[in-house]
Amino acid sequence: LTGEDSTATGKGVLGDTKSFNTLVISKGSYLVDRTRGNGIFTYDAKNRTRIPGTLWLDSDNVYNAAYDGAAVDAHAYAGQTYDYFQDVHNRNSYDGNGAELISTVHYGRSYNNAFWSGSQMVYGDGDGNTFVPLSGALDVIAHELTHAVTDTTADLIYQNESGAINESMSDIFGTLVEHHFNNNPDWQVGEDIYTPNVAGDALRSMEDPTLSGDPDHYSKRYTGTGDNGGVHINSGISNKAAYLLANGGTHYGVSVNGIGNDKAGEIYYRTLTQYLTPNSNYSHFRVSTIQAATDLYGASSAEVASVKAAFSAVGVN
Ligand SMILES: CCC(=O)Oc1c(C)cccc1C(=O)O
Ligand SMILES: [Zn+2]
Repeated sequence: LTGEDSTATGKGVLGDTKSFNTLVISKGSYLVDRTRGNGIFTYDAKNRTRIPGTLWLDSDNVYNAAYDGAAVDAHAYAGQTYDYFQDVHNRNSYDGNGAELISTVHYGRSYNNAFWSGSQMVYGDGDGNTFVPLSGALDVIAHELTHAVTDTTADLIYQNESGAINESMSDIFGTLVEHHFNNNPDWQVGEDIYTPNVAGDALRSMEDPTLSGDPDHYSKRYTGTGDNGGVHINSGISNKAAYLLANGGTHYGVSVNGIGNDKAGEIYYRTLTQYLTPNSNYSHFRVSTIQAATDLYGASSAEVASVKAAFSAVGVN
């Protein structure tokens, strides 16, 4: 690719204007950001299901059309998520080695999903009722990119308890990235792109997983075979613990002193990248998180005490 690095502005899925990096050539500009790692590249699937599809080319370097919104957000939010891992955790892209960030938008028809394919991010447009285009939420994009971080570190097997921890790590860092950029931060997941006609709901709640029918205590874990053994269900147990660790609270009679987002993020990042392994279960997750907190803050620290209390509060002892 030869061209000139530039910036453009455009409207995202929710109509908000933002700027991002592009590559200008004679006939327009590509959604290519060469300022981060080995580059961020955003593609158009044109509502088919071949990925990555066509590298996004805009003829006038203005990205305000309705069709452009999903691409604007996928590109800009991938850049923000890159910046979070680089600036906060000194990790250069998801593999620590500047790996290209590839995103495809307009995947399929009315496709109510987003996923990490194993090598790239993929976003559907939603059906307009359950979801609007799924790249429209920063916590969703950071969730997907965290799957890539997990796959290149702990590589947690995507089923049963290791899969629930995999999912929770994506919800945790999705939320921490949303707070880092102060993007209407909360402890819900996907709220900005979920059910546009229903106010106040979310795909999942970390603050209260039972709002989306998910367990907030290990004794209530799902033991069936659906959802790969409940990876998006039993993630609620860890999500609740993370909410308590950062914010504090009393849950089933156990009190947790909150330690804040930044320290919680340091502890979960070290746990994910240094201690968890493909087969880690919730018991190993507790031990690993205590060890990570001990490394960072000391065995008799308030942070270690809060980690122990947070896991105990959700029944992981
Ligand atoms: C918060 C993002 C999220 O959960 O994306 C998914 C959706 C919307 C459907 C199926 C799987 C996923 C996923 O990435 O786990
Ligand atoms: Zn996920």
